Amino acid sequence: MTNQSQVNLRLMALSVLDEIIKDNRFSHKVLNQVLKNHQELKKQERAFITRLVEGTLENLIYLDYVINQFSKTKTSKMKTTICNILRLSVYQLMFMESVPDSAVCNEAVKLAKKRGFVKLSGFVNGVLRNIARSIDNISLPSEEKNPIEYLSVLYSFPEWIIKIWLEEYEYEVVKEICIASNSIPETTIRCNKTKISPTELKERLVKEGVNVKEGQFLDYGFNISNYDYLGKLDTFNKGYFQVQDESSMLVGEVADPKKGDLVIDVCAAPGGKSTHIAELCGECHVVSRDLTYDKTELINENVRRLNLTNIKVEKFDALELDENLIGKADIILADLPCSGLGIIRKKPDIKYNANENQITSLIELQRNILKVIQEYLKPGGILVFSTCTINKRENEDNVKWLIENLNFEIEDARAFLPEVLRDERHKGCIQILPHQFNTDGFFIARLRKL
Ligand SMILES: C[S@@+](CC[C@H](N)C(=O)[O-])C[C@H]1O[C@@H](n2cnc3c(N)ncnc32)[C@H](O)[C@@H]1O
Repeated sequence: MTNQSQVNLRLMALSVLDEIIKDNRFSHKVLNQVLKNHQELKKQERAFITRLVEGTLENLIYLDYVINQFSKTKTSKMKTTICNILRLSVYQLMFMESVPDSAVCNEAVKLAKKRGFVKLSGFVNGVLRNIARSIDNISLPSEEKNPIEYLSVLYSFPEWIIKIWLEEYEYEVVKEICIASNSIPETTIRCNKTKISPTELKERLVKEGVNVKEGQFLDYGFNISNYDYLGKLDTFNKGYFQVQDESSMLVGEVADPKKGDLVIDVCAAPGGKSTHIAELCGECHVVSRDLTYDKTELINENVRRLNLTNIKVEKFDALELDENLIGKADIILADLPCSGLGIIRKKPDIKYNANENQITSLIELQRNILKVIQEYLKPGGILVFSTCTINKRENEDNVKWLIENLNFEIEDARAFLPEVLRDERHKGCIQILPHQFNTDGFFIARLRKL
């Protein structure tokens, strides 16, 4: 990378960060859009911007804690752009060993000037050089006296999340969840077995220069790396695979669709689970729904690319009762909107945007959706309830509520899954935590309508 391009890459990273923080936008959306708009960037440059933005976001509370030890003006009182220049730079000082300290400070000064803060460039320089000099003596809250604050700062999780996890999991487990949630996720893909066998897909990917690792649960799941972007891969464009976390693929296994089944996926975008079900059983029929046109278009794109003919995509609000479907479904997938606390490694902004009140409203929404959609099941039909979160209130408590209020009984989801997942703790449900298998944190329950 030339000097000029280094400044430009940092400038891009700064603009992305400003947009995410100032405008409260989802990081992956802003980042993907910028990378899409800059096709001229090399693979290494894309990786640099991505790491800089995601790493800074992952460590925001920690970075602010460090900056506040060295700056008289606290981060909460700084102009957002100046604060973000410091955050990006301290992230490089502390986490990116390949970048020399002097380069970090010089580039930060240039960034401040480029963004019109000539007068504040000296301040930026002073704070950063101070931090660089003292990097080995940075203090943290006391783990013994203040474990919640300690975990919150060290791993950059708001204290309320640490508290709810500590109510459910042991201290060391919470630590592991935090570490896993800050790790860099690999891309996991599901082989579209209606078009190609897993072995052949692997061979073709390798020929395209992609690194491929076997998944841990299913013979058609792989982790891939060393590719530029998916749209450049022939195997992707031909519909030979779909990006999907392996934990989420387990939903299809637990649903276990059979010939002739009508499966309704009520919250389906972007269609990971709907398309998986359609692939698992070519002779079942899938109705795949989501709330808005934009969302259903995402499903349609995947259905077209994967070349599936047994899915009907519809824009439909799951809170509304569809009289035409009452008593018709063999299987309902309820992969409901949730707090997403299991997928923070993929969407780090979740930890700053979620709050406890939102969880209460989400539970209300989840139950309102469940009340409506259970009407679509035939007697004896199956409801697969799943979330990508790891808190009991949205998971086990909802299952208990379904059993007590809507006439369901639990079936053992573990019976459909590999041995390694047969955990005794969750009464037949599956709760995967992010540190256990290097997957998303995920919850799955299989219930039968009585
Ligand atoms: C967890 S995501 C679904 C992911 C999807 N099942 C997959 O595997 O790709 C939840 C989805 O619920 C949708 N949603 C939220 N409220 C809804 C509603 N009232 N009706 C239908 N869909 C809704 C959101 O738009 C979002 O796409």
